[in-house]
Amino acid sequence: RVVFQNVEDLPQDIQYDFIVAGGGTGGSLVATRLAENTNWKILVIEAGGSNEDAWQTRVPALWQSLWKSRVDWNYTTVPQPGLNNRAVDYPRGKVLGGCSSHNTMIYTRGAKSEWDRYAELGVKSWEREQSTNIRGIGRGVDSGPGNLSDAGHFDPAFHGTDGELSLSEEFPFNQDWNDGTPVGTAWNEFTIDVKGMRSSATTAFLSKAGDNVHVLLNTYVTRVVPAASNGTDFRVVEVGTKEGGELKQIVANKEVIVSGGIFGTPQILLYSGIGNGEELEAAGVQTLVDNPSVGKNLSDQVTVFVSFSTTIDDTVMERNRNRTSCKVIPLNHMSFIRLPDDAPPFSEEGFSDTTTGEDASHVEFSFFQIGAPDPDAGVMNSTLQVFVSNIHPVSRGSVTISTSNPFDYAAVDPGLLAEPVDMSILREAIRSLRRLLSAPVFQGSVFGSVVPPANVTSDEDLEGFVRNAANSWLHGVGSASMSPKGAEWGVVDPDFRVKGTTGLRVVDASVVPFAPTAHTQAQTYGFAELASLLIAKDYA
Ligand SMILES: Cc1cc2nc3c(=O)[nH]c(=O)nc-3n(C[C@H](O)[C@H](O)[C@H](O)COP(=O)(O)OP(=O)(O)OC[C@H]3O[C@@H](n4cnc5c(N)ncnc54)[C@H](O)[C@@H]3O)c2cc1C
Repeated sequence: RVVFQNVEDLPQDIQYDFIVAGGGTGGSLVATRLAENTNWKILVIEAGGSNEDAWQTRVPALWQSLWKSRVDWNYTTVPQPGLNNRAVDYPRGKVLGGCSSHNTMIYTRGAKSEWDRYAELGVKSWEREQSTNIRGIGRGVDSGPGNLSDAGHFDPAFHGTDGELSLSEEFPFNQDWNDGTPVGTAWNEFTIDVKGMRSSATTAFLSKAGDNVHVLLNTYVTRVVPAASNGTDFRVVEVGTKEGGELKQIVANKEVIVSGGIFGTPQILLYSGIGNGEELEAAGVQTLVDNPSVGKNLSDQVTVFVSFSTTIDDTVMERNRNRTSCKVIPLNHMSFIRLPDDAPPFSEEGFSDTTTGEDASHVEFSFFQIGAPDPDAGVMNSTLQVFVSNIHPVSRGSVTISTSNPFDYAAVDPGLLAEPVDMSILREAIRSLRRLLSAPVFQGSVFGSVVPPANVTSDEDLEGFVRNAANSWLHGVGSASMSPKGAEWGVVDPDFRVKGTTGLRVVDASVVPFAPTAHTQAQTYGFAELASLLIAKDYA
């Protein structure tokens, strides 16, 4: 690919076939795949800079240092009633590769029944056989275990062999939860390559694309514009660098693909006049396509940090002693847990199952690390630290605009714990983890709860703790949700086209209709892989 830092530098004699607005996880993959047709010229426009100018994006252990840095959009949510009105930080990657350049690199695909439910939304090409394995949607994005010992670590049946995205594990184990049945405990698979470097949408894909891909950095897409006045053929992209600065328009011969992510995509659509007519008019934006679903249906997992006293060795020190800290990130393994049918949220409180089926889970335990004793806090043992998450939330949030200035940040409301069932499940998740860690095998090594204290047991006390401590698990999806063709809700059709428009598609996590039993980068790659095939087919 050829990189430009400034819109003025773009060659004047080139007409782009496809313009991809946002060079993140979905955008980088779709641009790379489309570029395989060397007759097509593709322009990727990214608001952030190059990942190569931010070396920390390559070193997995430095992932947290990227948040609130110059490669982060650094969103803050609106006050969340479900979190006692706290507004919480919400990082999103503002750099080539998007969130895949600054996320935690865990690679989990979700459950078969979830992919089947996505398929019910009309995506005919996801037959059951394929949905068990995203590899079925194209060639597969991952390379399997690479050069690492693969005996028993991965099940090769569920991974690619020649995909570009590198994967590795921290420690050996004999289970692979990327087989479509993720319930259980497994060692994590990470998007880290065999040299111990981050494998992102840009290092794995875009950086290897041919010169028919042009990448324009540090350039902000303000909106998409109809090619003809009053039309709905949105093949023109308007760009600028700062408020009050000059705006330019670039035309795509074939299509514009919006890949701005869960906040950036609805923001671009809304400022383009595609959204809820009343809300747009109130913000001072002319409505061109009245679609009340744009920016709604934001579905986000919610997590709470808990810890237990333990005499197990401090893993942070251990990593430092072994001089492996550049590669190793703390999250060694996770559990996806399905609450039993007779768990209180269902049996006592009467809530319906929130998942898609027996192969999907309600909650996740992410075993973060074993931290050192903290005498100041009166904690004399190390602590086993766990993020406990409700990964199938029923609550829905939104992304809205209230001004006509496209450089303003949209208001982000993930609606965390808005629905009582989500609170009930997260409360039960903490009890479930406590039961797990009081099993005989942990006796003598894991002791009482430190956070929240062991005497926090009643519904009321647990709820009070959760509402004060919970956060987004940063896996939002659905703010430009896919829905069946002709449905009265949803933003894109199963072929990723924005409803009511021509020449315009969305390819990123915002089209994923609901949160999976997974972290969301693999879903994004899966959807982007499918979109690439569908788009290429349309122009074959
Ligand atoms: C801190 C963090 C940790 C995470 N950890 C994990 C994990 O361990 N495993 C996992 O599976 N998932 C993880 N996720 C989630 C996962 O990374 C995302 O779901 C996925 O990468 C989203 O891809 P996307 O293409 O939708 O958006 P992005 O990757 O965010 O891409 C959007 C791109 O568009 C650009 N953009 C936005 N607006 C504009 C505009 N107006 N003009 C030009 N460019 C624009 C952005 O700068 C960005 O590059 C994490 C997310 C975060 C934030």
